Amino acid sequence: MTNIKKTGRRTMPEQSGKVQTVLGLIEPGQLGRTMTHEHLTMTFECSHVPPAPGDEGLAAAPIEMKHLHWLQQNPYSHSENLLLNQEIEAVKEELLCYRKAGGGSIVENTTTGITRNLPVLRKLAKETGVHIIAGAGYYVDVTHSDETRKMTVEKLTDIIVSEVLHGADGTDIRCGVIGEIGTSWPITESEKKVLRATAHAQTQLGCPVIIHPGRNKAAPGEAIRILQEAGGNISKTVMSHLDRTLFDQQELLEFAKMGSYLEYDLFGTEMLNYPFNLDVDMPSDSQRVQALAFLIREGYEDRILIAHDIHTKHRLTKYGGHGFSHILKNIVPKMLSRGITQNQVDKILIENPKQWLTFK
Ligand SMILES: CCC(=O)NCCS(=O)(=O)O
Repeated sequence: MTNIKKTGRRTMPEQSGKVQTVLGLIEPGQLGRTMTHEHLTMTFECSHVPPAPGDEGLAAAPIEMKHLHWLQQNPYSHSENLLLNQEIEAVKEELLCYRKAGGGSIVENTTTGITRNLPVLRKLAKETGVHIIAGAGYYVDVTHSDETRKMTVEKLTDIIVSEVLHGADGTDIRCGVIGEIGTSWPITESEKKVLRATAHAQTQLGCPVIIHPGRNKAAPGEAIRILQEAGGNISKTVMSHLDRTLFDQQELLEFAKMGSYLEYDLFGTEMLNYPFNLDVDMPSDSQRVQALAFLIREGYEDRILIAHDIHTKHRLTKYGGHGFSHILKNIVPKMLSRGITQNQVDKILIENPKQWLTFK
């Protein structure tokens, strides 16, 4: 049962000062190295991109080594690749490797609309010893049901609060963050309601929030403004996917001044054409590391978070992908070789996630 203490400031949930995993509350110091944006089981059919003319055969073929390069360049055009929920055993093996590589925790960002599966997350946490923090709330508009679209901000707030305090999807498994909350570009009316509900729920709970911005450089700032106007705590909010959204250094610094955490979470993704916005030149991992070094030089080392955002099969090692340990095994040495100190690496992987994930 949820034990709520009243204080002069606000209603304090029992989560206050703790981190909430799918197995219950833990002390923030137990988290260790944390990837703040991953998916362990989900479906991504909502983002299917029709294959280019002539590629229909490849798009329907079983995943094989000889097709891997095509798949890496066209991950959203292969229907089976979008079903990460079929890979529970492979993900379990990956999590065991992640622990061996020094990983402690993973924030699982799957929300309503992309097949969240909390019992599977609980089973994975029990069997691997990795702390898993689940996400409350809703993904982007195209996945909102008619029922969700009709809900008031108050009703949406009640649902999100209940997913954190009591459990989600008819289970007693409680979410430890709100998000990833999905937004498109332009942000739709239904998404604006969910953002306002997110801010109201955060005000009640003092919990961490994480946002998926639309694929436009104005999207992160717009989402933060909506949260701010609804009373959200921006210093406890993460803006995801900056590596495919904000490229100009001055625009990045303007956004950073708004005060959210700045997340580079597509490590391991190297593609020539970003299928959701062909104007975008997707950065390489080396360019991502350069962006981190730039933000550190500009004084933002307390605000940076990183992850891989694995959400398709082809990024698992089972299919020749980089897996959940790529940052720990390959990116950390690269960061160190580019002048980022061990202390700064530890901030990004341990201290910043800890500060963000601890309920106020
Ligand atoms: C559900 C996973 C997700 O939304 N990932 C982000 C993909 S992208 O918008 O950066 O292409």
